[in-house]
Amino acid sequence: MRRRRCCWNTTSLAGGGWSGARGVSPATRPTCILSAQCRFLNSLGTIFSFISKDVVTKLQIMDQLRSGPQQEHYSSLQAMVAYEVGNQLVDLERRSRHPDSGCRTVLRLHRALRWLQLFLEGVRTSPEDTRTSVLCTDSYNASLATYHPWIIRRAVTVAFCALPTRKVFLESMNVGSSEQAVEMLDEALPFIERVYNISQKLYAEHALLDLP
Ligand SMILES: CCCCCCCC/C=C\CCCCCCCC(=O)N[C@@H](COP(=O)(O)O)[C@H](O)/C=C/CCCCCCCCCCCCC
Repeated sequence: MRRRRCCWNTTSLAGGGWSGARGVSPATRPTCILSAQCRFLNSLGTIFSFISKDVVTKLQIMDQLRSGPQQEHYSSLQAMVAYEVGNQLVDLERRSRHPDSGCRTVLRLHRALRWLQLFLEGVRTSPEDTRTSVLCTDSYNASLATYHPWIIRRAVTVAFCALPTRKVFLESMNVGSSEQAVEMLDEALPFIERVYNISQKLYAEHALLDLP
């Protein structure tokens, strides 16, 4: 059976690094993990391009930190948190002096990862005729929605109605049939969960889960 490995290589992220995509320079690895999702989002229309632009902007912030003069402090999440917190480089109460700190930027992506985990788990376990708009709305309400203002919640909830069927969505993952895509999700979801749990614990230990 043809089986392509999941491109969301989160294994070494879970181990404390950023990503383990072999043969890819460290500065571009985060972009590599998400480029497939961004392509997919762009193909869905304007609102989804807006979402993918937000992800790309955040990845660019991280790329710049990881290739800038302080790059040695951005080799892992743990190093980044220690460096930014230890040097008061994180805005704790309101976004002012450090609007693009690594900690707040990763926190936004971390919350999005929770959405992704819930959504893909829904896709993996739901019957064939389930509407992805329902899965997407449920996973969004249980994760990211808490942090978004009313206007964004409203706009994205309407946009979810345009999502393709579960079968089309699974096939667009480009790993073969929808059954093969479900198998790939079986394999990938534990890694996503592991990455999420490690970041969650780290951020909780440093009281960073509510960064403005
Ligand atoms: C650390 C590991 C990396 C994790 C990567 C997670 C990847 C998830 C991939 C894509 C999903 C969508 C990501 C949405 C990102 C939202 C980040 C965010 O909350 N940004 C808002 C706050 O940013 P700041 O202003 O504080 O800088 C920003 O306001 C964004 C607004 C639009 C967000 C709309 C979210 C909709 C989520 C659901 C996506 C549906 C995609 C459907 C595909 C089937």
